Amino acid sequence: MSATTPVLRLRDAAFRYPGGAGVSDLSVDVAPGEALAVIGPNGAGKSTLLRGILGLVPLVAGDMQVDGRTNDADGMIGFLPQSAELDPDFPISLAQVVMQGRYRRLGLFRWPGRRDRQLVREALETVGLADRADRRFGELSGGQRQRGLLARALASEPSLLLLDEPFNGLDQANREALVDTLRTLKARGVAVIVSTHDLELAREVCDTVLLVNGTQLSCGPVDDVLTLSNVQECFDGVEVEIDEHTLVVPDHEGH
Ligand SMILES: Nc1ncnc2c1ncn2[C@@H]1O[C@H](COP(=O)(O)OP(=O)(O)OP(=O)(O)O)[C@@H](O)[C@H]1O
Repeated sequence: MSATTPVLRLRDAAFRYPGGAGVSDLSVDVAPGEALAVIGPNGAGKSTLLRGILGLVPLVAGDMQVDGRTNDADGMIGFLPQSAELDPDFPISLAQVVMQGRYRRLGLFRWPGRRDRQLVREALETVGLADRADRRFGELSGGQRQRGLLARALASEPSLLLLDEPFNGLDQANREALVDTLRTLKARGVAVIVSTHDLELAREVCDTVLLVNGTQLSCGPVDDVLTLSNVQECFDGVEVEIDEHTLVVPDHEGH
């Protein structure tokens, strides 16, 4: 991959569920080491976009390339889903959860080796949980479990990391830990796409912003896109406040 090839390129792309719901007119580039915030109201299609990039929702129009390729993206993309999908009572250690991130790299009939264990340790260090590797996953706090799942995504050595509303329900300490981790990953050249309602976060961590509401409304550098009028248009009907340099979308529907 040349230095100028985006990790993700969408051109006039649309992702749709069989029932017809989805998100369309997406034209986006995300370069290595760059972070894109996907912002929009409930039901805008943010999760659909992330699931579409993962190949879980069909691309029904336009083009998508991951690392310059239109297929075989498997293994290059790490995903942090919106809510922890693991049963907290399942008797599995944090290190074992993170090792799951290595399995799709291992292929059939190969057991984890020294390098896999090293990558698991590094991923736990990156998210600040190295001292809890042997703890039962279910005994960790919600924020720590989420960081553990992020470590699992990192252990797969993704070039593109997708995070679906990762800041929901995090306290300040876990929030700061996650911001630090995302900055570290960017510095290592990982491309990051994060769906969020948190405009402050978008300013803190992201280089570019995609505003969506069923269709792409605008996409570009944070300061160009996160203007009061753009955000008001996107959150159509939701009151948006402006507090000095920070735009605030008040809590709405479950967030
Ligand atoms: N599995 C599914 N099958 C069919 N339609 C779906 C499915 N999941 C979501 N949708 C529909 O797709 C549209 C976009 O939903 P999506 O979950 O992508 O929104 P979102 O922006 O992530 O919202 P939120 O902020 O509430 O998480 C909605 O109309 C939703 O009802």
